[in-house]
Amino acid sequence: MKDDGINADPMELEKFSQLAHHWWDPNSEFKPLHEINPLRLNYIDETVAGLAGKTVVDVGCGGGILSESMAVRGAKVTGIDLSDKALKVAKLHLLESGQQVDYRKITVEALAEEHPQHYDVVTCMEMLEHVPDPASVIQACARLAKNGGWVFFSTLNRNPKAYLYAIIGAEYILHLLPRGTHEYAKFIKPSELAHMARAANLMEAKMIGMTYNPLTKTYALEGDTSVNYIMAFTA
Ligand SMILES: C[S@@+](CC[C@H](N)C(=O)[O-])C[C@H]1O[C@@H](n2cnc3c(N)ncnc32)[C@H](O)[C@@H]1O
Repeated sequence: MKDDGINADPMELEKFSQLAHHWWDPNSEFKPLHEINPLRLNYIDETVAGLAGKTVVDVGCGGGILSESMAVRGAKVTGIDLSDKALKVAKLHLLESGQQVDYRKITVEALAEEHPQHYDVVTCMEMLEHVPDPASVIQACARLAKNGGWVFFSTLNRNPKAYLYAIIGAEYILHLLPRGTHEYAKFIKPSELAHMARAANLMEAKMIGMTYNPLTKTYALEGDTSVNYIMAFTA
C-alpha cells in the first residue's frame, strides 16, 4: 500500500490516461486488448454458465472494452478504475454503443467496503501487474464476490520467456505496446497469484494461457501459461 493509503501507482494511471483517447481504436496501443477480448469474454461467459442477468464488477476497467462486451451479453456491469480519462472515454463510448455500464472512480478496496459479497462475477484483467499491492486487490475482489461467485484475474507470468515475449517482443520488436508499458518485477507467477487468492479464501477452479503467435498475428487461449494467463476462482 502507498503512503497515502491508496493502492495505486500515479505513474501507471498517468500512462493509461495519456493514451485514453485511443482506447476504442482497434489499431492503436490497445489493439492487443481488442484482439484478446472475444477470447476472454467467451471464457468468462462459459465459465460462469452465462453472463446474462448476472451482476458483474470489472476492476481496472479502463476504457471499457471488456465491461461493455459483458453488458452486450446481458450482464449488469459496474466498471471501476482510477484513471479519470479512461473512465471518461468509457462513458462517452456508451453514447455510441447504447449499452449500459455503471462506471465509477473508486478503489476496489473502497468498493469492497461498500458492497461486500454483492457480485456474481468479479473480473480484474491485465491490472494486477500495474498496482503496488496486488494482494490487497485480490483480497478486495474476493470480498466483492457473493458466496459461490466467480473471480477472474489475468496477468503476466514472471520468467525469462515472459520477459522476452511481453517486454522485448511486444514493446521493442513488434511494437504491439508502447515501451515502458510493463515492468518485469511486477509480473506475477501463477503460483504466487494462487497463493494470494487462497489467502483471500478463494478456491482455484481453472487456469488457461493466452498466447500470441507473431507469424499469424493471432491470439489464442490454450494450455501454455508461460507468458499471459487467466485464473478463475470461486468465492
Ligand atoms: C492494461 S489496462 C487494462 C484495462 C482492462 N482491464 C482490460 O483488460 O481491457 C490497466 C488498467 O488498470 C487501471 N489501473 C491501474 N491501477 C489501478 C488501480 N489501483 N485501481 C483501479 N484501476 C487501476 C489503469 O487505469 C488501466 O485502465
